[in-house]
Order: sequence, then structure tokens, then C-alpha cells
Amino acid sequence: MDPVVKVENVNKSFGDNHVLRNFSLELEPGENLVILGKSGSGKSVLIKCIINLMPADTGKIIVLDQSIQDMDQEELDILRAKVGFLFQSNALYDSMTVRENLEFPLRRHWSKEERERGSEMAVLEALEDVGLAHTIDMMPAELSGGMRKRIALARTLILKPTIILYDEPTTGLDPVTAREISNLMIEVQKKYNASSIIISHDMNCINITSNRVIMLIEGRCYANDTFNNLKKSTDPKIREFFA
Ligand SMILES: Nc1ncnc2c1ncn2[C@@H]1O[C@H](COP(=O)(O)OP(=O)(O)OP(=O)(O)O)[C@@H](O)[C@H]1O
Repeated sequence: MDPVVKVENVNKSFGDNHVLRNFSLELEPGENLVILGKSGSGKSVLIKCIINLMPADTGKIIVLDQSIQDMDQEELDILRAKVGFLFQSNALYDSMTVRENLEFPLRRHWSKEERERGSEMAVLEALEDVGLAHTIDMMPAELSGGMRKRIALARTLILKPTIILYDEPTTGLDPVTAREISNLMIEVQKKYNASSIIISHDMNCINITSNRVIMLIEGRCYANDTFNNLKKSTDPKIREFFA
């Protein structure tokens, strides 16, 4: 099977700041791929390039067999329904209930008839996937940080994405809650057979969730291996992350 995401020789600069230098990666179907790199190394820029929120300067980006750089706005909208993005901030609407937050992506991507027929079921299924069906009428402010992260994940799952992009999914959570979220990410991978790119610094999260890890150093793919192999590496640049 073809990779679901192919990034080929991508360059991205801001003035003299060359953030991505001939960077390439492939995400295989059903795989959880972690991007590990220091703060400011370009992990978020890479993810933004993949969904064309930010255009790459040069290079090719193929998502689900389509070149995203050649897509018009309508084609991008259709593609974005298949690519879920879990923001570090969760990006929940505080003035909306949990139900309304989950309905939000349906308003954009489903017709009125589809929503009338399927919205209630879809909201409930996504909430059950994250173990929070009972919060359906609550406001985000009434929920803990871990619960808000689960609701944000439910909102990502509601469109049944083929690819999920996680931006630091456990940052700001206590270790126990962080482990719960990491385990939930594995359940999601199994249930939806989704492929994920996960940006994380959290070694426990990476250990639990990753099938493979790419280290982004000085704009390049410095290492590409399993967590366990990287952990055994004697390379000082790799060891820094495991210290
Ligand atoms: N819109 C922008 N304009 C100018 N520079 C930018 C822009 N977005 C990102 N950068 C620069 O690109 C570099 C990489 O930023 P990025 O946010 O991708 O880092 P990161 O690896 O995700 O860091 P962190 O782990 O802290 O989130 C930084 O030097 C940043 O200042």
C-alpha cells in the first residue's frame, strides 16, 4: 500500500531562518509516527505544511495520493475532512456545550439532511470513544484538562479521519492523565485504523504511541527508527533527548 503522506525534499524558510531543509518523510497506513525535535526545530511548521495551512517553499507534499500544492480551496476542504488535527490548545469553544463543539465540524462538512439524520449518533459515538458520553451537555469550563483533551479528540474523531495530526497531545497534563491520553491514542489507532503524525517531547507518550520516530534536527531528518532503537543509541545528539 502507498504511504498516506509523502513529504519530499521540502524546504521552508522565514527570511534567513531555514526551518526545513530538504526534509522528507513517509507515513505508512495504520502507522503512528512521532516527530521529535527541540523547541523551535520546525515540527509545527512541518505539520502546517502538510495540511497546507502554510505553503512549503519547494518540494512535494502528497496526502492520500493527492498533491496538496495543486489543490484548490474546495479540494482542500474535502481533504481536510479526512485529516483530523488535534491542537495543543484543544481549541474548544468555551461558549458552546460539548455537544455543540462536536457538531461544529459536521456543520462544515455534512449537509443539513446528513446532520438531521446522523448528528446525534455521531456525537454520541465520538464521546463514547473517549469515555465521556455523560458530558454531552456540559460546558468546557466544567471539565478537567484531561477531559478537555478527550473532548477535543472526540471532535477530531467525529469525521472519522484517515489521518490524525497530534500537536503535543500530552503537554500540560499530569503524568497519569498523560498516560491515559497516550493509551487512548492507541485505541483510536486500532478502532479507526488511522495513521497519525504525533509531535511530542513526552518520552512516555512516545514510548506508548509510536511505531516509529523521526528526529528533526537543524531542519533535516537526523534519525528515523523505533523508540527502543533510538533509546539505545550512543549518538550524543540523540542521547540528549533521553537524558
Ligand atoms: N509564521 C512564521 N513567521 C516567521 N517565523 C516562523 C513562523 N512560524 C514559525 N516560525 C519559525 O520557525 C521555527 C520553527 O517553529 P515551530 O513552531 O515549527 O517550532 P516547533 O519545533 O514546533 O517548536 P515547539 O516545540 O516550541 O512548539 C521557529 O524559529 C519559528 O520562530
